[in-house]
Amino acid sequence: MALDMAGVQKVLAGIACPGGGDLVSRDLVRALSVEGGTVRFVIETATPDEARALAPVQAQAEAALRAAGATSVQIVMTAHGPAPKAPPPPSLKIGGHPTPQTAPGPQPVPGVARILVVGSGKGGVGKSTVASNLAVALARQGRRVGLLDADIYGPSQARMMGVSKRPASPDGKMIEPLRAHGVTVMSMGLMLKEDEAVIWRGPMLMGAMQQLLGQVLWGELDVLIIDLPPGTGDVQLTLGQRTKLDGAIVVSTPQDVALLDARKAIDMFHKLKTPILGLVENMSTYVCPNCGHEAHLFGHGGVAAEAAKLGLPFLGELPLALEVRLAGDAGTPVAATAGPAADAYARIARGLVAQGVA
Ligand SMILES: Nc1ncnc2c1ncn2[C@@H]1O[C@H](COP(=O)(O)OP(=O)(O)OP(=O)(O)O)[C@@H](O)[C@H]1O
Repeated sequence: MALDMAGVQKVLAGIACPGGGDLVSRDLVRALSVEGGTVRFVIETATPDEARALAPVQAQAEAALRAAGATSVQIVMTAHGPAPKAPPPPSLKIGGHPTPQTAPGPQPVPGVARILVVGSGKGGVGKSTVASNLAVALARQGRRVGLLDADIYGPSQARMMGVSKRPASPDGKMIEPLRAHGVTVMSMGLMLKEDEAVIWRGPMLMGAMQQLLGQVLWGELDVLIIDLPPGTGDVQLTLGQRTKLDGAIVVSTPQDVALLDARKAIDMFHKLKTPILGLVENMSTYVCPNCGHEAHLFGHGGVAAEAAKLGLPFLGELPLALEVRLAGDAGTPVAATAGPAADAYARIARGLVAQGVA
């Protein structure tokens, strides 16, 4: 009989931990999922020392689950207490992360030359659209590009890049990302069931981000583009504190209300000491496909003016166009095609390559 949730809990309750109790009675298991023969969960420990002490338990749990019928077992160990000799955490007053800082400073991802994040203050301004199209435009210019959807609460990159296959993990530890339009793609959306709501606490978010960065076989990349969730929350803080980010691109529409929120995102990147590469104006100009009339539904030029005011580079403007939305919905970003929107993305990508940041 296939292993179900109750069966897995029973197996885990039989795994004794050093210091007494078992994995279940010690309440160490998080984010448990059982799907087909695949079992995934996080062992959440309080300190790095406890994580080290529990390493044999992780191996025992894996062996016991396989013996009980699991075909694949993916266990991630996370530790959230202070590391023994870690430097004091930077004092960040934004967001309100629920756990103490544990990492010994921002770390690079092996094999990845640069990490760029695409953020926005406000939702729905086209941040994911810009991230996927920029990734494709850079790949078309010969760069080795990865795209990580860190919008854990509303992942959309799988749809925009046209991938739906669940990533494989032949050894049960490392995850093989997918490839689309010349880009290596990974999204939490590919690891979750469709329509599954994600309600995670801060530590679990950290575990998920660690897994997406550290357990994905990204290979050698010139640039990894990370699509952040909108706003200034846990994911942004976790990433900024733990991962060496080489630059941030802030997307906004020209409206005042979007710009107001973009300022908050910019302020957050300043506090995280992430260099801001510049601002992009999305949904800028609309050209009527019938008569060629130009309209500016959300205004025009507001982002360039804001960039100038803040002393930040303006990277370019992107048209509001039906084909951008249709291409994204259909899984082939408009940057993979030919036309004015693809040209606009190619221009921004060329600028980033010329600056040596992508
Ligand atoms: N320049 C554009 N022209 C036309 N449609 C666009 C453009 N940019 C984005 N869209 C569309 O607007 C919608 C929202 O875009 P997107 O998901 O990229 O925004 P987001 O800022 O990432 O949103 P979220 O806050 O949900 O993460 C999508 O349907 C997308 O196809």
